[in-house]
This record gives sequence, structure tokens and C-alpha cells, in this order.
Amino acid sequence: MRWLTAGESHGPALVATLEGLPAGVPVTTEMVAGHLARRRLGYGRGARMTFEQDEVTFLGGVRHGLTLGSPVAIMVGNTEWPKWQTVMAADPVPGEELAGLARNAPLTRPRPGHADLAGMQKYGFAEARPVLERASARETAARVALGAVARSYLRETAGIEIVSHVVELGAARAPHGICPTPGDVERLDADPVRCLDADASKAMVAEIDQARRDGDTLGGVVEVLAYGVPVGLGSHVHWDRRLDARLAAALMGIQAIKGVEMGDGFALARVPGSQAHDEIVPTDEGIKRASGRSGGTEGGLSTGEVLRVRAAMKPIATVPRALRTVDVTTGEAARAHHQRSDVCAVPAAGIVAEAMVALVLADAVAEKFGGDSVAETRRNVRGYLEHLAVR
Ligand SMILES: Cc1cc2nc3c(=O)[nH]c(=O)nc-3n(C[C@H](O)[C@H](O)[C@H](O)COP(=O)(O)O)c2cc1C
Ligand SMILES: C=C(O[C@@H]1CC(C(=O)O)=C[C@@H](OP(=O)(O)O)[C@H]1O)C(=O)O
Repeated sequence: MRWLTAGESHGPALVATLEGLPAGVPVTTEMVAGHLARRRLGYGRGARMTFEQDEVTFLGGVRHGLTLGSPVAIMVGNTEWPKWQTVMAADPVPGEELAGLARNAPLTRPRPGHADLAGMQKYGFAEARPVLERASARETAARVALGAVARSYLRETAGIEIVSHVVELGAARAPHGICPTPGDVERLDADPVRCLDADASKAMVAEIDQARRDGDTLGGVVEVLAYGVPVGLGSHVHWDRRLDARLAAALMGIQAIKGVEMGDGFALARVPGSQAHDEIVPTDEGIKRASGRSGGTEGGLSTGEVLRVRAAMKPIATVPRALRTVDVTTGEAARAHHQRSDVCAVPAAGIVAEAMVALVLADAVAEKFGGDSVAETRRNVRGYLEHLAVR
């Protein structure tokens, strides 16, 4: 399976394509729009989330609610576009039309923590606009759109369901060991910070309020769980086939994610081996694990237990009480450019992380089970699981 996104934050639209899906995956505009709406939620997001809509259009690969086996192409329109169509026009614009446009003022005070400065230096731009337009996490809308399609494929072929929740936000933490299930999604989506524990949720909201008062921003940690993942996705045989490595790369590829842990991750480094692994035990339902510390992978293969992976997001880099920078036109010390911004986007990052996990798992399922139609993939999954049960 291959996928790509294109589009700028204030361009006309984002587009995303996914190639390698079989025919017969149920997909609708409403399904994609539903996941995009979940990404817009979350206490602490900025003004743009209140007025911009995500307009979903399928451009290819789907007919009457089912994939055709051809590449799926989705467009997510930016409803901000009318305000930006001169500044972000694809074709040349006469200088007099651009002159005096406040939106076109050169951004010469790059923001620490963003791609602004290194991007300007690398690509030879005199200001940050051409960099930040693509570096912006607006692009995550395109990933979530593809993630919605990948999730439907996972559900239909292998019965896999994906859930995420916020486990840390600023200094507030959810109690250790809370593992939401697919049945908790409605409750999670209704919570302002997508945290299952009511006290922790209140503490997280209070952290965001305080950061806003302080002119500051916050990060946090999200956890993604995948239920129904069969044993044997990924492989131990080569580094780039390891499922854990693929998940880590995909999650690290989300804007502002700076750390990824499989299962108990870093905590495992601090305990002896007798407390770090998941013992193998016989049960009435077959061979199982006595705990879930590994997060559902061993040696780069899924174990058949619940998959659990965490991603740490750094605080939003556009800090209202602006950070020190240099004005690249004068070389003088200055304060970083700041307009509207999110105070905290950790709940939204959880939805993006779900999409990335879905895309990695979809790729791994397609690799293991193949199939040109959903029925064929399903047969292959069933045959494999029946064979395992016999053994
Ligand atoms: C869902 C989401 C929303 C974000 N919103 C903002 C924002 O409003 N303002 C901001 O400065 N950064 C925001 N970011 C983070 C920046 O895009 C990110 O920090 C920047 O691209 C640099 O990230 P990097 O150091 O990981 O490359 C957001 C990230 C995500 C995942
Ligand atoms: C638009 C989205 O997120 C944006 C991500 C973002 C950034 O710098 O990453 C900055 C903000 O955009 P702007 O600078 O235009 O206010 C966010 O609103 C979105 O998630 O759909």
C-alpha cells in the first residue's frame, strides 16, 4: 500500500491518495467527514478550528460507497481559501495586486520550534511563508481522511478497531493502566481533552486554561490501542519490516511528535527483566499473555495481544509570549512572528495518531493477506487464523 498527501495550509485544498486497497471496502463521504470532525475537537485549539470546515470530495477510487480497487483520491477543501487566493495563487500575480496585502507581509522573524528557519535556509527563501504553509499541521486533515479509509479496510477484513486517548497533558496525567476499548469512543470524543478519567480530564482542562492565561502553550502524550490485530503482522527478519519500527516512524512523522513508545516503552528500561516481559500462559482460549507490557509486538511481529503505542507531542511552537529570534532582513534580535494559534493540540494529535496507526496496520494486513477484493482478503485472514487454531 502506498499513500501521499499534497497541499498547503492556506491553499485551495489538501489532496490525498491511497493505492493498494482491494475492491469492496465500504467508504462514504460521511465516514471520512466524521473522522475529520473528531480531529477538529479538543479543548485548547485556536480560532481557525471554529470557523473553517473540512469539505470532503472523493475524486477517484470509490463508487456507490465501495472502493473499486483503483487508487482512492480524496480532496479536503480549505474553506479559508477565498481569503488567501491571491497570496497563495499558483499562477504569477502582478506585484501591484500583492503590494499592501497584509496577509502577504513577509514573515522574516522565523519561529523557534517550527520548520521556518531551517526550511528558509535549505530551500533558499527570504521569508517563512513558503515553508510554514506545508509544515503546518493542517496537512494532518489529509492523513485523517486516508486513515478513515484504512480503518474501514481493517474492520472489514480483519475486524481490527482503533482507539486513542490522552494520557498526559502538561503536568496532568491519567491514572496508569486505563485502557479504553472501542466501546469507549463515544465517551472519549465527548470529553474536552479525550481522557477517560474525569478527574484527570478536569486537571488537563485547568492546565490549558492556565497556559492560555500565561501566554504559553502545552504538549502531552497520546496512546493508541488497536484491538483484534492478528499475530504475525510485520516481521523479525529485517529492520524495515518490523511492525514496531514502522509504527514509530509513522507516529514520529506527525508534526510536533518527539517521542514514541511501544507499550511500557521507556519504563521497561528501568525495571529488571522479571518485571519487563509478558509471560506466556495456557488459557481456555489458547495461548495468551499474562500482561501487556510489550504493547503487542515482540521481535517486530504483532503478538495477537492488544497493540498499544504512545506518542509524545512537544508544546505548540507558536508561543503567544513570543520566543526570541532574529529578523533575517536586518540580522537584529527580534521576537518571533505570532498570529492566532492553538494553545494545545494534543487531543487532535491523538486522532492523527489513530490514522497513522491505521495506515501502518492496513499496509501490514495487505502485505500478509493480499487479496484483490475484501472477500478474498477476509478468506485469507480466516484461513490463517483457523490454521493457527489447529496448531
Ligand atoms: C493537530 C496539530 C495541530 C497543531 N497546531 C499548531 C498550531 O496551531 N500552532 C503551532 O505553532 N503549531 C501547531 N502544531 C505543531 C506544528 O505544526 C509543529 O510543531 C511544527 O510543524 C514543527 O514540528 P516538528 O518540530 O515536529 O517538525 C500542531 C500539530 C498538530 C499535530
Ligand atoms: C488548520 C489546522 O491547524 C493549524 C496548524 C498550525 C500549525 O502551525 O501547525 C497552525 C494553525 O493554523 P493557522 O496558522 O492558519 O492559524 C492551526 O489552525 C488544522 O488542523 O486544520
